[in-house]
Amino acid sequence: MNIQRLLEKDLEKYSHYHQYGKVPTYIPALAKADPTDVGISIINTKGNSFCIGECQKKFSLQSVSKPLALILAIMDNGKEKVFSKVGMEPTGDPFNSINKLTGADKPYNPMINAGAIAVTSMIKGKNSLKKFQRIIDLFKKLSGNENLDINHEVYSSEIETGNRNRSLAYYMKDKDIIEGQVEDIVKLYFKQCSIAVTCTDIANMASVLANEGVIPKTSERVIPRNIAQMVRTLMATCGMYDESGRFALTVGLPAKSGVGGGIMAVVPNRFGIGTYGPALDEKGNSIVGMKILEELSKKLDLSIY
Ligand SMILES: NC(=O)CC[C@H](N)C(=O)O
Repeated sequence: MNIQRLLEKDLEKYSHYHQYGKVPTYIPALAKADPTDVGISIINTKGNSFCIGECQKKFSLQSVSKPLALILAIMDNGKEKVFSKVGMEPTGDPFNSINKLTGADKPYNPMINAGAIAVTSMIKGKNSLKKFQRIIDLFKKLSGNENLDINHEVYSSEIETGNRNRSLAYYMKDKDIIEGQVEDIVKLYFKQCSIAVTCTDIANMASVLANEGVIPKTSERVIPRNIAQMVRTLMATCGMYDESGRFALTVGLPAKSGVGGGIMAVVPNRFGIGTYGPALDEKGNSIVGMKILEELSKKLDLSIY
């Protein structure tokens, strides 16, 4: 099947789905996004790319950064240490929920906010600046985009309004799940969430996970194979928060969404897919992105199950 033609058709047929969702307002800078924007980008594991719609439009990574930071934390600390501080089970709760955290000895998984903050706290570096440099360097490598940078307006907006995240972090500090200064850790987490990308950047990142940790275009290994597999697995079970089960049934791919409107989806040994559509459903997932992934999965027979 001609992928470019398929993307054109899907864009035409499903971009109006934005009307069933809303741009988020709890991070005020994100409310400025145009809900009608749609972009889709696909990169195959040979490095060929296809894209349609708003492929140049930048948006913040938000939670799409969670599996990427997890890669670095596992490379830095090993999986035993990381999973002694964060679990590997889905919560069935919203991404910023505090409920399950207080009844457990660690956050349920690295794809929800509490777990992601714990993961970010484990990234190595002499100080916060060095840690952030290591994070963005990995993201640049995975995306093949040397120019990635943070969106300062989104970053400031998160600093101003991120009190739920602070409360998750203070609770984890009290329980010795995280070490170091809470404010430094949440700021580092806000920074990684504020990195501006296009759907092509996230398709490139996904293509490395699809290609077992090797960049398709350069054949450079960036992620050990077993870590790529672990991260894909957690994306499949927890990446769409309390919608991961429905997404597994309708799309059947490891994926990670973010409230900036992005979804990064991985088709093992075939494609990396990035979608952009800032109107979100009530779970915080891009409504157009999910619909388009569902259609692509059906037509190209992509489900891993
Ligand atoms: N689901 C998301 O993308 C959430 C990320 C956002 N930075 C937050 O902490 O609330």
